[in-house]
Amino acid sequence: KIHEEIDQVIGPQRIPSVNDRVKMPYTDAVIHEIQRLLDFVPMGVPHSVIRDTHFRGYLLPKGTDVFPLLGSVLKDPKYFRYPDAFYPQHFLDEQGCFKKNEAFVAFSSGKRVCLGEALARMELFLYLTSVLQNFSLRPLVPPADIDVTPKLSGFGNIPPTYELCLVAR
Ligand code: HEM
Repeated sequence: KIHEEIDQVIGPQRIPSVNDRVKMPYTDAVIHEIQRLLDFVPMGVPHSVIRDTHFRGYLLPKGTDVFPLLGSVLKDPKYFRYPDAFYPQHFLDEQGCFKKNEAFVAFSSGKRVCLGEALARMELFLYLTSVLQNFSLRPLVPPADIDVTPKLSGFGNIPPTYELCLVAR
């Protein structure tokens, strides 16, 4: 029903499917790069060691809080050629195929990795492609003048808001 209503407003369209992701490596790379630069949870979620733990020559006594600084990994110049720039090629090989990067830890890693990663990735892909297939995005000021520095930075990086027009294609 909602699709019929959308058709009436903006004409028939093809709704993207999750399976399109593998066929759209550039889009996938753009989403990864947005998440990398956004660095949503820079300090990760704190954990504590449940027993005395030796790590790289240090002793972490039982009960020590550990903050996995995901932000430092997402901006690691060993893994990302231009750590502070928006550069989707960080996730593409020479043939334009999607290239995994082990330093992409927006969802953390290991046993306590985000349980909702697959759902979140599917939602991000479907949301972005649906918007872009149906609308042209027009900023109200030149894109270079938009400052994307987080409005708040602490446990989370909160991006600033700005206005833009969505013009039906
Ligand atoms: C872009 C969206 C999301 C991001 C960036 C994100 C990121 C994270 C991060 C960094 C952690 C901490 C992992 C750790 O303890 O090291 C986490 C944990 C978790 N996330 Fe997400 N998350 C997202 C969406 C979701 C969604 C949609 C769900 C559920 C539907 C979800 C469910 C969880 C759960 C249950 C945990 C705790 C896992 C555990 O402690 O074993 N997340 N997430």
